[in-house]
Amino acid sequence: QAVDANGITLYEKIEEMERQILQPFTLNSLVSPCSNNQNGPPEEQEQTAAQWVRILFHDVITKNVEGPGLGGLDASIGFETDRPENIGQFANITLIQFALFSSVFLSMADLIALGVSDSLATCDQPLARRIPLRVGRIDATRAGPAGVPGPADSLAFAQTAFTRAGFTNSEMIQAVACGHSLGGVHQTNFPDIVPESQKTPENTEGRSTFDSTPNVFDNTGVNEYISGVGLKGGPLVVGANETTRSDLRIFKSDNNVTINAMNTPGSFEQTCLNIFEKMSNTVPSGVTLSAPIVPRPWIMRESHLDLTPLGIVTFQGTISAHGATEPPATASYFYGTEGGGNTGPKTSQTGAAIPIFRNTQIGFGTIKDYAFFDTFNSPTIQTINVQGQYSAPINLNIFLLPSQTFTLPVRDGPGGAVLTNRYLVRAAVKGSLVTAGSTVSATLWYPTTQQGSVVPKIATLITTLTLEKTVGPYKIFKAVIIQPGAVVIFGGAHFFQIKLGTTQTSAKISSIVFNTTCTAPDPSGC
Ligand code: HEM
Repeated sequence: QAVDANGITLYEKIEEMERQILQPFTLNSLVSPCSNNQNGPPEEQEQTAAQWVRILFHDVITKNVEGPGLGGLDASIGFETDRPENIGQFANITLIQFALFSSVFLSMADLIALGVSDSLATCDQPLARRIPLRVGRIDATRAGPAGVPGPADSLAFAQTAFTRAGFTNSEMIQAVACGHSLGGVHQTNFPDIVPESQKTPENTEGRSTFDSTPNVFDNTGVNEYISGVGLKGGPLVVGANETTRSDLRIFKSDNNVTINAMNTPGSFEQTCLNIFEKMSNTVPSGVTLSAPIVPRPWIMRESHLDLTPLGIVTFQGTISAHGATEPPATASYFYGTEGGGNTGPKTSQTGAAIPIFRNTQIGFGTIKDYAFFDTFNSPTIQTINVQGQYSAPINLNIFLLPSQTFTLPVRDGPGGAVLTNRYLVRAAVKGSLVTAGSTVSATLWYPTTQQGSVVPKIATLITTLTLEKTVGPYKIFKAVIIQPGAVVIFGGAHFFQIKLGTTQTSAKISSIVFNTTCTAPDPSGC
């Protein structure tokens, strides 16, 4: 299967995205409920969900400006936040919020697409419909060209930008009407559009909303515009300054035909899901996107092999299920062995449902997580198979040892700030595979800072491990690994993979499951 520059397949990205979507305490918790301001007090009237939708437009709309196929949803917005066309706190704040969830599997551009999908789900209650989400977007490493249309730009300017980016006039109208169902214009950003008098102690940035229901993704704004009721389309339609009535110019550019067709809850919702899906999939040429992700009813949330001090192999983790009807009390699974056999049926621990108030917000019914823990007696286990529906490989030839691998940050004095990440990594390799000339190495994927953007870039460090000891049928290798450069505070997960030459590769394991309790003064003593 094709891999990206970091060696990651689309399948791995899909699986990681499924884990993200089905984890209501990660990204989607920041936009739940739709009105939430994750970054400040409610009276600021900043709306995280609206910011996440707006960033999609600002990143995508400059596609093809620099040349055919260049630009689109590629997170280049991170390098472009100081441009007047990107005014407002939305861009950097959003990217920092997403960075925590980024990793070698999830690019920032994929997270922007996920953010729109999550925002629409929590703003579209009780249906919580989602944009079909694809993964595989590649982040830009430099700024793209300017060209985001602003409220004072002419209709022709906006039309040129949308046409060049691949959108018809009708799609431009849809995109604007859909985006402007949420949030509003802030006086602090656009003092020419919103009067100072809009600021009150309950609205300190003087937000003037586009419609009467800024916290609901619905056709209220379209209806208010068409019927001339309520906010009548908001500040970009009826604002005092004619020059900045860009929504009005856009909506009536086809004599209101497109906007009229969006004036039922159903037509609005479907039109908007379609247009946001198209925007999310507007990517630079050369990017291969996955098929739309439909989270499988059963997946593995996390799993890892390990070795006890006596050399017994263990395998543990969390299975996750979801469904409109409640998933069963326990999960059934078995381990497949070489030649097509298996080691017999297994039952997980009792599953725990993720609290319902979050579940319903994101539209996956009941989500349940089931812990499991097994010791392996068969050396020929090759797969885990869950509920006859999900299967994942297990490689007993080579694996990282989380219980004997330590996260040992280098600090600025005792208890001080973390200067850099340091690990003592141990891995087990089946002794029969190791020869005198064997090289065992660890690949670490870690976030680094990039000049000019808050978006972390994933870097790779490869370290050779040395033989430490033999435990049962395994040879144990170890190395102290120090991440080069400064720690990225809003950086996301670190992943490790162990390799024996080019013949055997372990599963990729997040440092989250490593041991943190070593008190030895020197890492090699852990
Ligand atoms: C010519 C096209 C467009 C113009 C001139 C325009 C202009 C604006 C302006 C001036 C604001 C106020 C920002 C602030 O004060 O914080 C805004 C907000 C917003 N725009 Fe647009 N916009 C356009 C198209 C779009 C599109 C296509 C989308 C769809 C993704 C979109 C989504 C949003 C959202 C969600 C907000 C609310 C942000 C918030 O409340 O923080 N806009 N837009």
